[in-house]
Amino acid sequence: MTERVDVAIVGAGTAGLAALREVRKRTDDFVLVNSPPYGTTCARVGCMPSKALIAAADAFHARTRFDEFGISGGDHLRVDIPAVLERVRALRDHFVAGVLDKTDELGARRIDGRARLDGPNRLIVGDREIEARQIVLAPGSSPVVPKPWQALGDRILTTDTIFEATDLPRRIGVIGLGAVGVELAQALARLGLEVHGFDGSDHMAGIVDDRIARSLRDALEKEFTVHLGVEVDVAEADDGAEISWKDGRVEVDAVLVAVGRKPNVGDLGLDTLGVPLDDNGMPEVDPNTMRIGDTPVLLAGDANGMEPILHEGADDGHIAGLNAGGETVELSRRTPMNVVFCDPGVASVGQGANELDPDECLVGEVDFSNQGRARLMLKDRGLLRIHARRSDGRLLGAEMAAPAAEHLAHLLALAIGRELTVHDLLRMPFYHPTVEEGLRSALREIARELPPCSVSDLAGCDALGAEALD
Ligand SMILES: Cc1cc2nc3c(=O)[nH]c(=O)nc-3n(C[C@H](O)[C@H](O)[C@H](O)COP(=O)(O)OP(=O)(O)OC[C@H]3O[C@@H](n4cnc5c(N)ncnc54)[C@H](O)[C@@H]3O)c2cc1C
Ligand SMILES: NC(=O)c1ccc[n+]([C@@H]2O[C@H](COP(=O)([O-])OP(=O)(O)OC[C@H]3O[C@@H](n4cnc5c(N)ncnc54)[C@H](O)[C@@H]3O)[C@@H](O)[C@H]2O)c1
Repeated sequence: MTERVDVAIVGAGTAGLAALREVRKRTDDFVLVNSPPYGTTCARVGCMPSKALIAAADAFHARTRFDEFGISGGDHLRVDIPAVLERVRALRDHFVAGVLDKTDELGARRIDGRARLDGPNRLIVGDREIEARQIVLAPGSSPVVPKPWQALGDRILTTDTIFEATDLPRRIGVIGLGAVGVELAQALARLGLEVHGFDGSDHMAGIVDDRIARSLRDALEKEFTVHLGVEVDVAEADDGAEISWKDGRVEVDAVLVAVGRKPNVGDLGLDTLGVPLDDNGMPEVDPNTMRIGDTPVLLAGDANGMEPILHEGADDGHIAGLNAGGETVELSRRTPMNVVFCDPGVASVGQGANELDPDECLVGEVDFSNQGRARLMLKDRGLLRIHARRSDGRLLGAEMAAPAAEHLAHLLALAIGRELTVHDLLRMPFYHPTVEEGLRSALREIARELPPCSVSDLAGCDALGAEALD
């Protein structure tokens, strides 16, 4: 027998739950279908456990520069990796518990199982058939592990498994140095593991700018071996796994595969919608409504492959929920922003250098190796570059590997979103001594290329030229 509902939501992750919140404001006639586990990728195996591990690793790593501060005894400190991992899981459980209550109280409107489309208004879940006026699909994404490597069984780790480990091996290979790879390779190295990192590309952490990529590489190479632009093979070895590439080989105890995630759409039945699908089986999704073509189906979160990060997934779900709930709403999207939680932090905001016309842009930069506050804190590494429109100084985008990158990125996102100019930002107070003064140096570099502002405008106040004061 076919069950009929107004709205069906597939996936109880961040995007699905954001859609649920909007749908519930508009109708009680809905179901939420989720294939367990519950608890969201972010809380279970993503943002939260990874940042918990990074926090422990950074705390332990601080000892390596104690001597420079005049503190001795750091060499005697030891890390208890099982205890670190236990804390990671305790925090994870806490954050997971915080989302479970959103689905626990749904009663019969919550269906545990794997859903697949059978035409624009129909879902099949096990032996149940559900007809819905609108369907929000938010099934997330999964780590990619190339097929030949899967034969190595437990030697292969992904973010789905690593936080479950009760201990960590001595030697680890990290293949893929994007967001996951860079964050975890550095954390594992800081916890004392021997880490060998590899990426097929020449840039880590998705950085676009060559010089910023170089500055990150210089920093990370001090902590673990980095092989970029290499194609690797992984094979079983006597006592672990062997990673080989054109110029060498290394034996490790385990390999963390971090070569990306793929949308969970393989068995979702998108082919039953009657819309064109690309080579990866993906339909076109309107980012302002989340709707697939003219269908009653909306695709939100990692599953649409657009911006697989948490706040974008939550926004996707919000927009999809509004549209599934009855209204037709087109929302403009927020300023693009990405942060990678390594040290120096990596962040990009607004348009990337690869999207901008260099002839129409002015660039300002600051090298943090000589920035006052960064030096005081022994965070004196990294580079920040800002792009502004040559014609009027409007801020367009920025990229950095820098201390406090996550905070600088938020400030710049506000400025870019509000369409502020370099002079607008230079009107802001800059407290001394802060990392933000580094940002001011980059802004001033651009301001020097713009028509000067009036002498009665503090935006025109120049640097004193004294290192300790700038
Ligand atoms: C290690 C790691 C670190 C990360 N760190 C950050 C970070 O610091 N900041 C950040 O912004 N982002 C981060 N992300 C990305 C972020 O976690 C994801 O973008 C976000 O969690 C995706 O949410 P979602 O709702 O799309 O998917 P999910 O939370 O994965 O939810 C999808 C749900 O759908 C279910 N499902 C799948 N298929 C079906 C089906 N056919 N039928 C029914 N149910 C189905 C799944 O079981 C799951 O419960 C990180 C990701 C990882 C892996
Ligand atoms: N801080 C954050 O916001 C954060 C942190 C972790 C993950 N995430 C999200 O999770 C998603 C997945 O992260 P990810 O790091 O797995 O993917 P990614 O796409 O960010 O990076 C994958 C990396 O693997 C490399 N690669 C691909 N195939 C390879 C191969 N065969 N050999 C060597 N290198 C190879 C790519 O060049 C790339 O650098 C990201 O899109 C990101 O949005 C976000």
